[in-house]
This record gives sequence, C-alpha cells and structure tokens, in this order.
Amino acid sequence: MKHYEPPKKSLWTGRISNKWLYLHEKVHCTPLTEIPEAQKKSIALLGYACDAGVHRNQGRVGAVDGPDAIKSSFGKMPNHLASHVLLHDVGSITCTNSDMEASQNQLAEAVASLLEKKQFPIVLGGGHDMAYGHYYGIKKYLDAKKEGQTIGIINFDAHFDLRKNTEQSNSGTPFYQIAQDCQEEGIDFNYLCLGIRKDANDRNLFQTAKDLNVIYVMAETFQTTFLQEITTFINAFTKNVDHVYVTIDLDGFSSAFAPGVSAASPMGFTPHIVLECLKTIMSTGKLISLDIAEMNPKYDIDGQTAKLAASLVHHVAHTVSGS
Ligand SMILES: N=CN[C@@H](CCC(=O)O)C(=O)O
Ligand SMILES: [Mn+2]
Ligand SMILES: [Mn+2]
Repeated sequence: MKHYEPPKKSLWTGRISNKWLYLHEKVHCTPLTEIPEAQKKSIALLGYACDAGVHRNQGRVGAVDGPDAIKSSFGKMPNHLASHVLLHDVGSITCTNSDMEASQNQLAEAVASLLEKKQFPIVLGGGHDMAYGHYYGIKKYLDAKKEGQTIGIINFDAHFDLRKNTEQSNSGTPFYQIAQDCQEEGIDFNYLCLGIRKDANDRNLFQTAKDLNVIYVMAETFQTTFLQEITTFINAFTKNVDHVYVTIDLDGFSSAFAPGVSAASPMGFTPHIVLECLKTIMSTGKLISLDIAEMNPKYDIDGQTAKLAASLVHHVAHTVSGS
C-alpha cells in the first residue's frame, strides 16, 4: 500500500507488569490489511504522519512525527480497558510534500475500512489537513450504506480552518473544502467550532464562517464558567445530525498545556473544558470517529503536549468502550 507505514512495535514500551496493567502491553500491532471485523468493542489508532499541509500554510513543520509521539506516550499509561475490549495500532498514513492529496485519499480509504470493520477510529496527526481525508472516510462509509445519514463536525480549535483553497489545499483549508463539497452535493454543512480566537482569524475568515452558517464559541467564553451554555450549544447541534465527527486541534489549547504545536495559543483553552464537552458529546452515542491534530514534537517541552494528547485518547478510548 502506497503512503502507508505498518505499526512499529518499537513505539510500545514502558513498565512491564505481565498483567496488562499498561497500555503498551494491551495494544496489538495490526497492519490495516489484517484488521479483523470487531466482535466486541475495538479501538484502532491510526497515524497521519504528514506536515506537508502545515508547510504549504507557512507554518512550522514537525507534525510528521506527531503520531509516533502520541502513541509512545499513550503506551506508558495505565490500562483500564475492560479485558474484552481490543486496542489496535494500525500504523500510519505517510505523505510527501508534492502529493498530500494522495495521502488524504489514502486516509479516507483507511477510515472507511476501519468503520466497515466496526472499529472505532482514533486518528493522530499530523497537520489539520487530516480532517479533509478523515471526513471523507466517514462519508464514504455512510454513503455505502445508502441511508443518507448526516454528519456534524465539532472542531476544538483556535482557528476556523476555512481558508479558501484557491491555489492549493493546506492545513488551514480542510473545512472550507468540505463546505464546498457539501454545497456541490446539495447537503448541509454542519460545523461547530469551539475555542475560536479573534487574534488568530482574520475578517475574511469570520465572514466565511458567517456565510457558511458556522456555529462557534469564542475562546474567551470557552471555559468551564460557561459550561451550561456551551453544553446547550453542543446538545442543540448534535440533536440535528445522525453522527458526530470530533476533531481536536492541539493548537487551540493554551500553550501552557500544549507548547508542541505549529501555531501556539498563549490565550487558548484548558483541557478541563474539552473533557467536559467530550463527555457531553459521547453521552449522545453519536460519536462515530475522532482525531487529534497538529502534534509537533519539535516544539514540545518535556513531552507534555504528547502527554495531553495521550490523556485525551485515554479518556475517549475508555469512555467509548464503556470501560
Ligand atoms: N491549521 C492551522 N491553521 C491556522 C494556522 C495559523 C498560523 O499558522 O498562525 C490557519 O491557517 O489559520
Ligand atoms: Mn488551529
Ligand atoms: Mn486547525
């Protein structure tokens, strides 16, 4: 398979208990082509090892190593997954600068095949251009079922990522691309952004968000003080869609929590509000797939961004599997 790297056993190290006390002892390194149809709850970790979109967007590269950093940090964490729950590392989609679109297509194929096999995908990036491929994987899977099911996108991010892809697509264009495709197909573009920063999105981006009926919560109000109002927003949004795709851009977190990103946010949000929102979203039973974007180990301090991302994966994996 082109643009694909099989799982690396060397990433999964840590304390040895021989009793599956740690996640590196629980994980199965299973290449995509060998992933079985899940009989019980099963989670598949898939990397998107690509920072070509960040480079095209004039950002600081390094996110190509993001997926491995998150997997390695996650493996060292304690395992509280029920014994019947399976956890797979299915490797990573790889990328070249000149052909990022091929990697996005490959990602879409991989996500669709994981969903067909009843796996719950958690995709780890990598630049936020990942969202275009991820969304298309979910859509491809749902379209094949011919049930016309709707997808709502919830993006935790400082940025709208609604830049126009007039020249080339990049890490700042994925949701504009999805919106254009929705328009062409005559379907609604359901997009909720949580944590938008006024000092990180220009007037044109706010206008595009308005034109596309994007619902958003600004960074100043995206905090636990306003949890009740935010929960109301999320519930109103999820009520109108059949499935929810969640994408978490690490650059939305305050750089106090997440320094290891391309575009840091000193005034960003906290992990606590994100966890509360994730609980609300998961309680709807509509979460179909999730990703974590923009992990850049080159700028990380003491592995704390990788650990934050790993903690989010820990939380989601345990909750979706009922553990
Ligand atoms: N995925 C990130 N997108 C941001 C990057 C901002 C920056 O580089 O400062 C954007 O294009 O707005
Ligand atoms: Mn961002
Ligand atoms: Mn983003």
